[in-house]
Amino acid sequence: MNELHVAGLTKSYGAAEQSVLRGLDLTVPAGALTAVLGPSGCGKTTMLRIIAGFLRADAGTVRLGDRLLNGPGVHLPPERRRIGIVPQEGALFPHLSVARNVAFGLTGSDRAERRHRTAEMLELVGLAGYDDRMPHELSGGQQQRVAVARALAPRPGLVLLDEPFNALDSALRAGVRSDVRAALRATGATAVLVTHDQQEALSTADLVAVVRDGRVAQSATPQDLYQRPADPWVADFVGDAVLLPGTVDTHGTARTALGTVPLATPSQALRTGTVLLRPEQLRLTSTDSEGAVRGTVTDVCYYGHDAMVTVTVEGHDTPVGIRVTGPLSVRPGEETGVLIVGEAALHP
Ligand SMILES: Nc1ncnc2c1ncn2[C@@H]1O[C@H](COP(=O)(O)OP(=O)(O)OP(=O)(O)O)[C@@H](O)[C@H]1O
Repeated sequence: MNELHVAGLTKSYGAAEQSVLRGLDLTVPAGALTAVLGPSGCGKTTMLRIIAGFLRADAGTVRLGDRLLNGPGVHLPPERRRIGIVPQEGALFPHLSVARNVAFGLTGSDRAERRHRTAEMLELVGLAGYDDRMPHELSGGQQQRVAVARALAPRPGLVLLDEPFNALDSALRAGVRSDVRAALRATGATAVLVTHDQQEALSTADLVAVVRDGRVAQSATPQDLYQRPADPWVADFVGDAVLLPGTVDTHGTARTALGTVPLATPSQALRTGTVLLRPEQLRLTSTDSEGAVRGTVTDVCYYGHDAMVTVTVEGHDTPVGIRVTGPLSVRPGEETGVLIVGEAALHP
């Protein structure tokens, strides 16, 4: 099995002050799908291109299993890395049929073996029988499935997916995403999915590495990342966050503009800090409910499965978002009570 281990990767384009990667460390366990999530320009594609061998790092190492791909004096060419790549928009060879696209990397195997493997891969991505179609006769989602089949066919040690669902409309995206994940699981491939879409990372990957300014700010399971973000920036980047100044009481609670909240990890060292809550930890209630603070509804965004209600409260400059499921009974301009449910994290 092939664990990917990236250590101390640095890269600048031109002058050193244009440093894009600044000592990036990333470990992807064998057989796991890790999403690399970060804002535009944080260095995700640069990292992917170095792992693939298309670009040289200034320093750092890339290992796949027991093979050193990049290191001091070592730069294995892309074709010798055993890495499959799924680019942003499939990039199928337009003049080759679906079957010939999938079989493209199967050099070294005989004709019968190539046919067998191609059929197996097309079946895996739900395109059995599409062998003779040409790429322009496929939908965007089907083209991406062929690109995944092509990447997996030569049994690569690692699959790199570079924002592969970007060009698909949102209705199609969820289906293609879960089929691609199933195909990766079925082959036991170790995979890296680069994305700037938080929902995509959380819902698709086994692990999510959040990149900020050319370094991994946090790498964790989707649930850990959402519930225990390393700092307020990660919290805000991975989902909606309500960040409030808080003062710690002696009994493991913090006082905020939204009331007093128990701390998940009572703080010994911190007397004040930033209290982190998720919008689903806030409840709208009547203004005279026990423990509730008063606020004014300023906006309501209805999404069908839930709604985001924005409320301003006294003593806090920034309006807070409250996720409401079920019937919605408030309108902008109305007074409401706001109650915190559950525990909060405190950050310096
Ligand atoms: N060939 C290049 N020459 C000079 N600068 C580059 C080059 N490629 C990328 N950059 C710069 O490096 C930074 C990181 O780019 P990169 O494409 O790795 O980011 P990214 O996180 O993948 O962004 P996005 O999500 O927008 O694709 C950007 O500021 C970009 O302008």
